Amino acid sequence: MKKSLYHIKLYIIVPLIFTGISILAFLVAYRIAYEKLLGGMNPAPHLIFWGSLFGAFTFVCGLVLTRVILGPVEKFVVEAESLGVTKTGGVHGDSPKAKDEMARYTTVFRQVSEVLNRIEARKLFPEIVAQSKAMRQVLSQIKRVAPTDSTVLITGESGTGKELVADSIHRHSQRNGRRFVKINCAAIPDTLLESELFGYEKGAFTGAAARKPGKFEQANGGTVFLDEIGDMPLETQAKILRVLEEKEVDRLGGVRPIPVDVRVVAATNRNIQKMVADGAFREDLFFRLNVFPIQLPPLRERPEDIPFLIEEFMKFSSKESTISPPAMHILCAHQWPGNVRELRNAVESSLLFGKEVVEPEHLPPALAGSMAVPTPAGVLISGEDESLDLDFRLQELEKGILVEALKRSDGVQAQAARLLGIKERSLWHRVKKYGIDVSQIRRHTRQ
Ligand SMILES: Nc1ncnc2c1ncn2[C@@H]1O[C@H](COP(=O)(O)OP(=O)(O)OP(=O)(O)O)[C@@H](O)[C@H]1O
Repeated sequence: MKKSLYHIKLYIIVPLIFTGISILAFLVAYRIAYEKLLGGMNPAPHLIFWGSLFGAFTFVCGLVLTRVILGPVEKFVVEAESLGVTKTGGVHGDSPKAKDEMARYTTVFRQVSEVLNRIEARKLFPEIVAQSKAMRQVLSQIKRVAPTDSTVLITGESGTGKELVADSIHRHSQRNGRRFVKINCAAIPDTLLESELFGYEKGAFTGAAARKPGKFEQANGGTVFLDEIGDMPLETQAKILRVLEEKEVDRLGGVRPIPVDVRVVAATNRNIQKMVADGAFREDLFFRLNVFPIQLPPLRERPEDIPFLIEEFMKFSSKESTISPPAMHILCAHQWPGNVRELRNAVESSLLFGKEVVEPEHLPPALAGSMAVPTPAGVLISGEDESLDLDFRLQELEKGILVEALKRSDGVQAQAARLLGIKERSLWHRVKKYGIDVSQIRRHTRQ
């Protein structure tokens, strides 16, 4: 409340001061002109004098006000730049500052809010590595949907983190204190799936020696995570729809429906829209589940997450190990068809084989092919640089990715920016920062 008042004041008070000064100048000028005319004198010299005086006064007022307002802003921007939080090119040299002050402020504010965003995301979601823009968008989707009771449909390739996201939705919801019950629809035979989901009464079928509550009942008050929902048989889909609509389940062999209060989060790595079009998935259930869709990008589309994921997975090791730059380069270059799960396994197995430093030969054989691939990071990370710190390596990696994107787009910056999922201006800043010679890249790619 206090904050919004301050906000209003600043926007009203500054124009009001200038309006007041202008009115004052007008009144004085009118008065002089009137008196001089009555006295038969020429009012022009007086008007010029007072006009100039008030003009100068208004100018000084404007200057003081601008200084008062922009002083702290400038101080903040300079401090942010000197801390290295932002990347505008700094306060010296050929930074874009001299050309475009407002653009510099805008860049700094955007970057600072991005950093704060990352810090907040890390605090809110410590288990999810989300350095890339695409993953940060996923985090804000989780933040938005978690407190509601909406059903969520998470899609994405295998190993992209769908279960992690489902779990996070539950943990950030009001159902947090209750159970998160997971069922993998692909892992259970069709004949058993319904009894697992909805439970059964004693004697419902041969072998049903005692009553058993299903997953929905077990999760009452909490969340049911229907993993691999694309693999669910059509008949079971109809029953899931009924649970969602009626909020009750029918145990196998039961006579009365049992009320349940569950939130459903579903996930699939299949193209569910195509399945709906092919009649392999019920359209009505798809719409009921797809209230809030979350699409997880494959790891190959967010390589900037890779070093951070590696760092995260290395924390689980009991050994104090590091990854050598050439090994890091291979890891960053790999296409990761198995996504984050594959990366996690690769890091874990490399740590088993490597000693203090994980070298390329300690990596799983599946990654060997990546060694021959010219990679963004490979252009710039060489084996001699083993003592370099992570920040430096990450900068090198960023530079490498930029070069690669520019190569793939024949040096056309707009196209490279689109490939990288950043604004053209942002690419321009980075190209400047790293001193990348775009014209040379263009010449090379056209040869
Ligand atoms: N952004 C991430 N940050 C940290 N760990 C992650 C991230 N994404 C995935 N993981 C890890 O990768 C592994 C696979 O994730 P998860 O099981 O959630 O994937 P999935 O998409 O559900 O896979 P599947 O489709 O095969 O069920 C897990 O160990 C998980 O903790």
